[in-house]
Parts: sequence; structure tokens; C-alpha cells
Amino acid sequence: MRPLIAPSVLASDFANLQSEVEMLNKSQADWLHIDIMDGRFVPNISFGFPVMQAIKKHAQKPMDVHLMIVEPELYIEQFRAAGADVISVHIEACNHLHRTIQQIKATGAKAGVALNPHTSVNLLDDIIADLDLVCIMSVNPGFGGQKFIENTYRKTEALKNLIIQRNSQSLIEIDGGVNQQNAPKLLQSGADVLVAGSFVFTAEDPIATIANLKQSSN
Ligand SMILES: O=C(CO)[C@H](O)[C@H](O)COP(=O)(O)O
Ligand SMILES: [Fe+2]
Repeated sequence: MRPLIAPSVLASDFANLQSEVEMLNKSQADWLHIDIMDGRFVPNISFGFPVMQAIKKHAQKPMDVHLMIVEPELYIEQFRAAGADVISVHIEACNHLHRTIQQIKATGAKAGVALNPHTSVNLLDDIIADLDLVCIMSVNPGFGGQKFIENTYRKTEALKNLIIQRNSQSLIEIDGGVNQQNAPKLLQSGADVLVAGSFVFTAEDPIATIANLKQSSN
């Protein structure tokens, strides 16, 4: 199975956002990955609703929104209204994860949970059957362009086993430092969705880079 490719707009040229989104429309990208950072859950601030709405106006593909914010339950409906099709919250930011997942689903969006590199997939044992997506962070969240953490392969395999064991339909997304070299091994380990920011947007030919990632196989 070919992976879904979700280029991270965080690494795009914000001064030319419309042409960047139009490039993604023309490419084989499946989703647009939207990183929301609040300067509290992570030590960086990215962008918020107005920028998301501007992206949505031109995007012809689903928006996969990765919330790196504290108290995400306060903003779920607003992110949905701003165009989110998939909404992932961090397990480390949620005191009542089950409630927040139901809240996301009630808006009509797909519901995901993101895990920091130190967080075990075993914590998902009692929620995995309710999830549409698990986002495994393969870098510490907060910044694009970081080095891929090798333990991600083992973690992806463990999550895949849990998904099978619990009869879950959840997709596995890998986020951070993804490139053409680690993509095949990630797919072998069980990944379904590859997020790629700097690898796509620093490439001379982002459209060809996305096409090559899409052709990755295990
Ligand atoms: O969530 C993120 C950072 O917190 C980004 O999605 C991720 O870093 C993608 O960027 P890159 O491919 O450049 O690592
Ligand atoms: Fe992300």
C-alpha cells in the first residue's frame, strides 16, 4: 500500500502561502499538515485561525491539523470551523482524552492523538479503538527541520501490534524528520501517513519530491 503524504505547511514560504498551497494542490500530496503551536505546550508559536482560513480558501485537499497546544478542548469547534478535517491533540496536553476525542468526532472531523517521543504507545490501550489516527512524533515537537529519532521504528511496530490486537481502524502517522531514506523502513514498521516539512519545501522540486515519497514502499 502506498503511504498518504502530508506535507507540513510550517516549512513553506509564508509570504507566498497561496502559491505554496497551489503547488500542493497540483502535487500528489494527500493531505495538508497544519502545525499549530501555542508557545506553552511547545517552545514556539506558529500561526492560528486567520492563517488556517487563508490556507483553506485555496486548499483542494483535506487539512490535517496537529494541535501542539495546552487545553485543546477549548478550541476544537473553532479549528473545525477554520477548515480542519482531521484534528490531533497531544495525549500529554489532555486530562480527559476520551472526552476530547468524542468532542472532535461530534464536530464531524476525524480524531487523532499525537505522542511525544518519550510517551509510550501502551497509554493508548483503552482509547485506540476510538481513534482515526495516531501521530507518532519522531522529533520533539515545536520546530521543523530536526533530526529523526531512530526509536520511532520500534514504536511504530508496537503501535501497529496494538491496533491489530484491539481491532482498531486507526492510521499511523509519522511526524518529524521524514525523508526518502527513512520512509521505506517506516512503512515496513506499519506507518500509513508520512508528514514531511523541510524535506519537501527545501527541495529544488517539491512536486517531484512528494511524488517520490508517494512511491516509497516497504
Ligand atoms: O509537528 C511538527 C513539529 O513539531 C512538524 O509537523 C514536523 O516537524 C515536520 O517538519 P519536518 O519534516 O521539517 O521535521
Ligand atoms: Fe506536525
